[in-house]
Amino acid sequence: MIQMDIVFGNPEENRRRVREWFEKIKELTPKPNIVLLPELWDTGYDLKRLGEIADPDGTYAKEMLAELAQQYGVYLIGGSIAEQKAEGTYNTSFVFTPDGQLVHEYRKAHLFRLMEEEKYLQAGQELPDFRIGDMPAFLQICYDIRFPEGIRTGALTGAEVLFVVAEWPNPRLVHWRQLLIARAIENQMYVVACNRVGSDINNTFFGHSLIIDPWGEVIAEGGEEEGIVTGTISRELVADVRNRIPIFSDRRPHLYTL
Ligand SMILES: NC(=O)CCC(=O)C(=O)O
Repeated sequence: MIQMDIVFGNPEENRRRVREWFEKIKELTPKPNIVLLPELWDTGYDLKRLGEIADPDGTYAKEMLAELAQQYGVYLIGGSIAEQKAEGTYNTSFVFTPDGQLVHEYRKAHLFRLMEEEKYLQAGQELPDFRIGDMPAFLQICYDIRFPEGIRTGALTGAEVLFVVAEWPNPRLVHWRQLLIARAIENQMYVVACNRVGSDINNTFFGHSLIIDPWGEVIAEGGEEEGIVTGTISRELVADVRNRIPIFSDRRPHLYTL
């Protein structure tokens, strides 16, 4: 995970920085095969200027991220960007395979009022559904993790890993950690969550990107500075935890209202 700072409202500079971070990824051993970026890494939360700076149909981001995925031979969960569509702007995440194919697009479904998203952004209408190799995966953008129903939907359709891309600010570090750990335990899935660091005119961001295993153990955690956070995930552990405590076959859906 690239736990980077983001320059407020300056997509060109942020694209340059993302390319620079990929140069650093080249130096890692073992070489990573999945890379994540944070939420709105191109514009930050400069929502008032989206009319000027949002990416038309995500064209710049898609071209650049496809090229990086291919050049570095990685699955790329491309954080999210401000995507300008005819009907408005979305907070959109693109997922690429190591040969540079765009395999999934997810638009943030839950808009976060504390950061005025509902004033400037459109809400996405679909939940994600994709695979990383043969591993079924799910993806959420920041505030989405407060809605366990969405993530449970992903788990019930088979997801074994939840990727999260975020700009989650102070003072809610406790919420960030506990929500992510809970999502991992209750769905017996890996959670791989990339948060930005630095600050903008309204907020400071604490990083603490996390990799949590399906038993709820934190296996990697970033600090509050820029950096790369790495860890290893394995489908075997998901299967093992799901066999040990078979919550999916013990569910009683007829008792639930949601
Ligand atoms: N960018 C976001 O969606 C932030 C969500 C957040 O901070 C929260 O507390 O929820």
